[in-house]
Amino acid sequence: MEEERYEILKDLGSGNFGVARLAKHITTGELVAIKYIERGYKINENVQREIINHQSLNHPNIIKFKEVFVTPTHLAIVLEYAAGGELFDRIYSAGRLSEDEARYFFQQLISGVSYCHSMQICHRDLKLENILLDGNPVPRLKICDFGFSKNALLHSQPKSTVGTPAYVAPEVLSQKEYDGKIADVWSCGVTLYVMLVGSYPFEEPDDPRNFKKNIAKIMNVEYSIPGYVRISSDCSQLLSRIFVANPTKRITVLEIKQHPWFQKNIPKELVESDRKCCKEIEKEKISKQHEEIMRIVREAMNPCPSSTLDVADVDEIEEVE
Ligand SMILES: Nc1ncnc2c1ncn2[C@@H]1O[C@H](COP(=O)(O)OP(=O)(O)OP(=O)(O)O)[C@@H](O)[C@H]1O
Repeated sequence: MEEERYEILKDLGSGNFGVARLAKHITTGELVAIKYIERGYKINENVQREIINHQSLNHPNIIKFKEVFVTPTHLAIVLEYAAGGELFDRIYSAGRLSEDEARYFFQQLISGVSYCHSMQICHRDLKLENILLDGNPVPRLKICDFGFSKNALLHSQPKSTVGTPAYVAPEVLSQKEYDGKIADVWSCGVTLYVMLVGSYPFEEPDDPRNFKKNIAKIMNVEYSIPGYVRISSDCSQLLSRIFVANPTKRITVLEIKQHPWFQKNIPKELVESDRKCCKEIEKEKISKQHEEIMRIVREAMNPCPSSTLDVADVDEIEEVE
């Protein structure tokens, strides 16, 4: 049994689909995060997409996909563990970042996103909650959660309104087909704004839960930088190139990478990893893994006889075995 190779250490939290747990690989001692999703109807197209798209990615700023297996009750997705938690929590507890810190994270975010796009995958749910940090004192950024991702080679052009309201681009709200890569740029802009300002750009400050008003702000690209936040003119110029309603006029990821604000203090390894990762596409290996993953996912779509057990029972099953 695959699960016997891991010792569960603690819960990391729960999401819409299940729980994530910290675990240790028994022979290597490596720490991993395992996401458990109950077998049966919860193993839907999004889960399938998440796994297929995520497994083909290999970049220092993307959480590594390790393996997937089924337990009697759950589908288990094994991922690289990011000990630093969510960037959202860091900003929530420590407040907004300085411009240099925000640039440090933004450079890594764009590096990861640019790599995804080069693999024909758009993320479609980029936000601070889907950005994790590793355990280094100077943390490295790791993009996670590919549940809404689309692969241009496998899937149709995106049309559905997915993502998180505060982060979605105007064209995603329009119910027409849109370019997922360009919509990702908008979400990166919202992420940058939140890092710098500590609040959302398109949110009514006195009425933050008013969905209608917030949507109108997005459609009209109504945002401002509060006076108490000092940012350079290069930085505000970059934001103004990202927050452009017309996706064909919006700055692209490639252009962001050439922008003077982005170029400042750019770490050498970031430029190098960009070059290396794009060379490492082994199509044959990926398609073999793809088939094996589809087999496991199909198996997990069948609820097991004991499917009435809930997630808390995962430990008990392991003990019984
Ligand atoms: N690789 C990881 N390393 C460290 N923590 C992780 C990892 N993956 C997920 N987590 C944490 O585990 C918790 C649950 O994650 P999960 O992805 O299941 O749900 P979510 O992202 O909170 O919600 P949803 O996927 O429903 O939007 C979150 O707090 C998340 O930060």
